[in-house]
Amino acid sequence: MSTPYTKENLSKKKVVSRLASYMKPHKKALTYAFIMLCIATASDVLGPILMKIFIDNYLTPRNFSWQPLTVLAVSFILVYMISVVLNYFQLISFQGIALKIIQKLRMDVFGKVQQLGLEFFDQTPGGSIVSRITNDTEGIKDLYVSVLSTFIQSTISLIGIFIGMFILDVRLASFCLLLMPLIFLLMQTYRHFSAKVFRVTREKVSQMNAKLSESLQGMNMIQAMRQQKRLRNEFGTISSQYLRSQMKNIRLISFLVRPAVYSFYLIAVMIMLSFFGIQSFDSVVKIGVLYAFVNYLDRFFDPINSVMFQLTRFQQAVVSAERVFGLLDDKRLAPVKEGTSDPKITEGLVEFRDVTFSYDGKKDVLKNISFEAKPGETVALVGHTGSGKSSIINLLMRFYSIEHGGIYIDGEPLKTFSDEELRAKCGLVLQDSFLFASDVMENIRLGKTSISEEQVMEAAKFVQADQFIDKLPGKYHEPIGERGATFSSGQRQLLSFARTMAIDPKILVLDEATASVDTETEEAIQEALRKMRKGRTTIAIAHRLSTIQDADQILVLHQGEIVERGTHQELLKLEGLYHKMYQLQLGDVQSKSGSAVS
Ligand SMILES: Nc1ncnc2c1ncn2[C@@H]1O[C@H](COP(=O)(O)OP(=O)(O)OP(=O)(O)O)[C@@H](O)[C@H]1O
Repeated sequence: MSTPYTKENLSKKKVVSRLASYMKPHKKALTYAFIMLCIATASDVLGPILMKIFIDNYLTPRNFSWQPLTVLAVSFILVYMISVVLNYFQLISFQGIALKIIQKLRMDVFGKVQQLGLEFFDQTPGGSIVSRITNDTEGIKDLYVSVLSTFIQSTISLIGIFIGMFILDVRLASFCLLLMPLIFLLMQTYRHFSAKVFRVTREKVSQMNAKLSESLQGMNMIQAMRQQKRLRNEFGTISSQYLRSQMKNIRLISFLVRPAVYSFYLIAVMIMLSFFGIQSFDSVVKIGVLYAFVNYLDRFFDPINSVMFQLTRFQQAVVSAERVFGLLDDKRLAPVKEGTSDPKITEGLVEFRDVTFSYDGKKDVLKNISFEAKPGETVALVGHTGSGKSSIINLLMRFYSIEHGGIYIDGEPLKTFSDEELRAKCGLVLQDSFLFASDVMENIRLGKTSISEEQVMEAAKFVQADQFIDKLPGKYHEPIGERGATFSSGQRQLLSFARTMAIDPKILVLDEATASVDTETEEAIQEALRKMRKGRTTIAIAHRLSTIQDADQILVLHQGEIVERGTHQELLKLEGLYHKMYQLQLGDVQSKSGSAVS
């Protein structure tokens, strides 16, 4: 069994380097943005030095010359304008790159989800997948949009500020430099604690989405069973846990980030003032230097504050990225073609040879299943609920891979067929016919351009779906809402029959509907099924034994094993499980018709 992803599978380093690898295609644009950012920041840092020159060199009492002042004013405005314009362009560049990266990431995740096998979907709630594609990628977006540019900008600013400080006064600048290790320590501490909090926060968002999606999907049952209160409570619990973890983060920021950074600021100011105080004993304190230093100190803590705040987002983004990459690395893929041969399905001979299968690697749900369906034959699968009927179909459709035994079509192993060949020649009709939000035509054709409108209509006619389609206001272009909710279950069945017939498969795989429809629709469905089965190998799950009496072979399953096999008459004679089930259903039907009469 493949291991499902866990956050521990990916180290933080790997996550960060993978996030960085997404930037590779944008190297050129990033370089431009980076250069703009550097120049903008340098211009920004130049301001106080210009001011210092003005104060110390030209602001002398009773002496005012216009010329240097004008030069300085123009330089000041010029530098400021360069900084504003370049900051504007670098911001747009970074944001544009970030949005492109996220779009790619989102498409990667969506593409990956489509490659994953049913094993994955059996074990992962839909809402949590939605959460990864939406919330988590959105979380990563912040990383590229603001974190990255802030980190770069802040680093460049800090370097610039230090250069400025060193130009002004080496000793004082060295004092400030000593503060850096302490600030880094503070950042590390914050990162350590916040990572834990963020993981919980993301997990809670995911759980909320999962609960929401479950509630939306099962709304009819929830209302019918009056489960609103229970679900509200469950949602409330997760929501409160989410709130608590958010509060924890706020406390962490309020406690660790603001006061700590402010304390460092005060220490730095005190060092600086003491320094100038001591200096005043020996020499004159230059006001311009003092001004520039105060200005730099203010600016020095700006990038540190922003980095600390961006660290929050960085943590969030890394946690989100762990979850997204975890999904991208998930090994529970849908089985795909193996080998280089490219067999085709021409006859429709289906064989199961000694197949044993387990979903979880522990409990065998199918044991030593062997049977053969000759071309054009109908093999019916019957048995109590949980006996393994659907599992046989799941394997034949290659939704899961098998490790013991083999499945063959026309003598070739199932795993050697390409997906295109398999899906084109094996038509699957499930109990719950899934309709896409589109129109009737597209739901039958499913985007296959090789199927003409005439072929769609023929298919509909073949299964007699045309009778109700013709009565629709838009006919074949009548819109269908999500999941086909506006159609009756019988109509949905007929549409899915038409969809299967449109591809004209060699093999039919049916899970017969149990939903009760009116007698007229029931007859239409049975008639359609009879016609569809003609000339096609059919493997059908039969819930009502009356519908498969003409099957060439009936396999009776019990706890994953075939316990009886034969035709309807042979099995009745055997007086075993099938006979018992038949008698039971017959009794059911008779008592129902009896009570209807009385
Ligand atoms: N996706 C799954 N993951 C794990 N176990 C499963 C899964 N699907 C079915 N099972 C288990 O496999 C066994 C066989 O189930 P299966 O759906 O094949 O029975 P069935 O005969 O089709 O039942 P029904 O008539 O109720 O549809 C059951 O014990 C079931 O719990």
